Amino acid sequence: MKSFDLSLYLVLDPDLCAGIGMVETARRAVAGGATMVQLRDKHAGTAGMIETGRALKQALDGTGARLVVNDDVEAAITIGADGLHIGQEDMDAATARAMIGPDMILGLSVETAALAAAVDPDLVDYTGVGPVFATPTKADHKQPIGFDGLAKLVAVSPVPSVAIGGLKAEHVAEVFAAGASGLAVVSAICGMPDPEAATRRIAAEIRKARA
Ligand SMILES: Cc1ncc(COP(=O)(O)OP(=O)(O)O)c(N)n1
Ligand SMILES: Cc1nc(C(=O)O)sc1CCOP(=O)(O)O
Ligand SMILES: [Mg+2]
Repeated sequence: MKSFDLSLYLVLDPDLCAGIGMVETARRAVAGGATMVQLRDKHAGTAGMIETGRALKQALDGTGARLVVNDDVEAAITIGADGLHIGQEDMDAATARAMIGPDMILGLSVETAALAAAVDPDLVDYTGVGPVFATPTKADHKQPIGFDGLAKLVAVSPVPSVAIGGLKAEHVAEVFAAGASGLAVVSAICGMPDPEAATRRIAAEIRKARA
């Protein structure tokens, strides 16, 4: 049985984390309550992803937080990551699942209700749903869906969903009200002067939303 908690999902960005770096940002975010950490670096190449991924794995070891690798299946397998996240423009879910095996967590981005409804729960463990809002963090993001769109996609997704795109602590209540199992954030943590405190603020809102 796979066990993972989507509630506070940090997606790393090497530029936004440049001050203290991705590994230290992840360490502080997990201390503040992040439950999942995704290594996302669009320019590192597989060797760079493996190097950073190994350091992240060591930093997260024993914390309970799950390490997910974005896009790069070879890096995910080599590192022994807990999961892989792919989008509609990456490899298809069946190919990814065949490569990573049955035990690794597989996340898939969905931007429309049709894509969400088409997810095969035998292959995919969670959906990344968004963007809720436009965000400068992902230049090529799709049309924002807002909280109404989020609720529609979550409702038809056969697996738990994590909301993404422009989300901050003040959006937590609406994310959970829409039925999502959590929120994935980049700049709300990576770009902050104190990533641990920023994560704690989001975690506190999550506790309130769940109460
Ligand atoms: C949790 C989560 N949700 C969505 C995405 C976006 O994935 P994708 O559409 O493949 O875009 P890139 O991140 O690869 O630019 C994600 N990474 N994580
Ligand atoms: C990595 C990513 N994927 C998105 C999607 O819509 O699929 S939006 C996004 C970036 C989210 O960054 P921030 O929290 O700084 O807005
Ligand atoms: Mg991708």
